[in-house]
Amino acid sequence: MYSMSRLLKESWALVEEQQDKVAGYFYARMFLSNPQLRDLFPVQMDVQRSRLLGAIVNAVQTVDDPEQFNEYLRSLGRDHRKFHTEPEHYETVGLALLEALRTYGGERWSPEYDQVWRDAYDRISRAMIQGAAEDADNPPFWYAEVVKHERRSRDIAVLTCQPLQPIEYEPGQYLSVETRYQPRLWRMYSSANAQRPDNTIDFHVRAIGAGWVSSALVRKVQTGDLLRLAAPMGSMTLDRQSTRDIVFVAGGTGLAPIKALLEELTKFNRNRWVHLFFGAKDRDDLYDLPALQELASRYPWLQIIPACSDDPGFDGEQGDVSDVITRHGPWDNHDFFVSGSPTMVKATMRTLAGLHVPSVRIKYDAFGDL
Ligand SMILES: NC(=O)C1=CN([C@@H]2O[C@H](COP(=O)(O)OP(=O)(O)OC[C@H]3O[C@@H](n4cnc5c(N)ncnc54)[C@H](O)[C@@H]3O)[C@@H](O)[C@H]2O)C=CC1
Repeated sequence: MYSMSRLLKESWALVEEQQDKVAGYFYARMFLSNPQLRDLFPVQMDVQRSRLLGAIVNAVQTVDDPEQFNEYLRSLGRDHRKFHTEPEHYETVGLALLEALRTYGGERWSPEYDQVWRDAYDRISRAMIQGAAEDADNPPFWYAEVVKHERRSRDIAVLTCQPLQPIEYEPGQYLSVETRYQPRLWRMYSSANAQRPDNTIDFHVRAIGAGWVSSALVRKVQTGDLLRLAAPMGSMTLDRQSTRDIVFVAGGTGLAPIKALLEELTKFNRNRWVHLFFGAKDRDDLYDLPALQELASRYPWLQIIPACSDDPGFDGEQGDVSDVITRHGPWDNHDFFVSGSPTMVKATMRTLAGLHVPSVRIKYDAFGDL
């Protein structure tokens, strides 16, 4: 029997270890056959390369689950509107992708693999084109003016932006952000607030090593600068029907979407107890603690538990936030929201599995590169 998922995985395994080369070849082919496409991409392509592969791997992994596959690709198509992607570009991309896979698949690459990738790409491109078309009432991106820029620690800033037209999103979702310092290089950041009457959006950003967009947002961007924002996405949103108490687990700037969810709760919550574990390396990195404590003083249902993993002098919980949650509880009837680095999210999921928390009660976002 023809199994698309089996053949895709089998053929992907042939090239997986040479992902970088596949991506390099793919872009070279694409730009050669259609040089105008080069202008749609950032000057520096290294970040972009791993993004393409991330998207392919994600699509291939979800092919068994048509609903998730379709949903993911529709949002990817919607998101690609910011790159000025047009339906006719998809054919050029498909041909370049197939040629790259064939080249690196080597002798074991078969006509059957060729066919399955053609079929899969056909489905991928149709879903993406559909997603883009469904979003036609929204602009492909929004301009937003930075109205406030606060340095909160050595390398963390909180920015407030005012979109020139309102952007609708749900608390817990993220948006892509581009600065004029790295044109066409987009990065995802969660909005750190529930929708406000003046439509302003806060972002929590840490400048890290080679994170160009993050560094620019923390160190170069000033009030008055214009950013471009696009495509709110993500499913780490509140279930208003649930009556269970809530545990938020945030690592570093992963606090941003949790803060938005918390603000949303302040609008209607009366009887759900909420614990927020906020982990950071040291006191300096607990960059939003005063604002959280202020919220806790106003809402008796809210308890904040800060924790430092690398600050022995801190007069509070010590250790990784994923471990600190085990010292509290019991957590047998709670909704969980987890946000932080991929390793923090994994560690927390392991802890929660150990505490027998059913996975359906845990929300997190694979806050990845699309
Ligand atoms: N800025 C934003 O809007 C959002 C950011 N994120 C992600 O959140 C992360 C935040 O990173 P940083 O601020 O640099 O945090 P960090 O690396 O300083 O970590 C903060 C805390 O998270 C916990 N942690 C980190 N790694 C862990 C591990 N391997 N095992 C167990 N616990 C661990 C520890 O308690 C640590 O003190 C980034 O990966 C970012 O992509 C996620 C959602 C939104």
